[in-house]
Amino acid sequence: MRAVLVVNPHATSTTGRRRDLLAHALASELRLAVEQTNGRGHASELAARATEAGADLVVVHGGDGTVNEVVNGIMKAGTGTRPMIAVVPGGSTNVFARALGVDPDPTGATEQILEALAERRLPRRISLGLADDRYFTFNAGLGLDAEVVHAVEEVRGSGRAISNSLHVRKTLRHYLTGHGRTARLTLELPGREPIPGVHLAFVSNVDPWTYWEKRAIRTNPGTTADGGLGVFALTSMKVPTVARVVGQLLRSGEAPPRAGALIREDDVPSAHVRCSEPVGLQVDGDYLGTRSEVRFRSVPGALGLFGPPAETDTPAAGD
Ligand SMILES: Nc1ncnc2c1ncn2[C@@H]1O[C@H](COP(=O)(O)OP(=O)(O)OP(=O)(O)O)[C@@H](O)[C@H]1O
Repeated sequence: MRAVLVVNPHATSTTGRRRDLLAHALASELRLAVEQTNGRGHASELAARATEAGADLVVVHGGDGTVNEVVNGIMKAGTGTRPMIAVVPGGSTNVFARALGVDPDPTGATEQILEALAERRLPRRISLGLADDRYFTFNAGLGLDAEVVHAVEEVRGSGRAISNSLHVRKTLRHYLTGHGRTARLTLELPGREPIPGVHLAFVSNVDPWTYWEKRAIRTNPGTTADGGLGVFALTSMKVPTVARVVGQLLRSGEAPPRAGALIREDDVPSAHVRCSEPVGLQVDGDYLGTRSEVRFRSVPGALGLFGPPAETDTPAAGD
């Protein structure tokens, strides 16, 4: 099997030593080429080139941003049969990998790939989300979360470390200063009347939406990587509503969050959001700037994920 290992040396938890160990372990079973990214967008180029050259597998060692770039590179490659992907987590949160049952520990994830090779396991076909022309693996969002992603990216760009508490501070600041308080969105879902007066809209490709440390934050527990998209949108940003929904998300288990101002759908094929004025869009934690409208679509069975057994993607709440 021909494989390319794409490593982001700048992701939060990748190291040269780990890259070498991973490459050594994989090279014993695969015809492996190792590529390091040199900046934003390079992982996409490497993945597109691997696809066009007929690689069977692209192994990503990096965070969610690198996984997203690789997936977009594969999906948008000019020619070639799409290779499978495998992930060895090297980022800070690694939402996609964890949601799909990849071992969060890089050594464990490498073992999963080697086991899958030894067992000649078939890849799991997974759906992807598409936000206009950008594929996403775990979530996209318009409004408050995009503005928080943008603010956190600016901190990271200045060379400072990012943390969960920074995310909380930025979220509170944006909420309290009124960002996201104006209902600028109209949400259109298949078979429903357009819903005006929406403040923020999260669209998920998998469950959970994200993780807080080890805790899964589940906006759409009924959304799976085998099905359509999950939609989670708020028509009120009043303190009691937000406090209630955030409380439910932090306690999240199997029961989906509920509130009068909460629109929640699982397994929808598409969603269309129109904005009365441009609103920030984030895709897999990458801020893409502002948009006046976004069409979201599920792309069923788009890619093969190699490594973890299919049954391991049930996120434990608060484990
Ligand atoms: N050589 C490089 N130098 C600087 N930045 C890079 C390099 N290669 C890739 N990048 C960029 O680094 C960004 C972050 O990478 P990635 O998501 O892999 O790690 P992370 O941010 O630590 O993980 P997470 O997304 O889980 O927090 C990506 O958007 C990517 O474009």
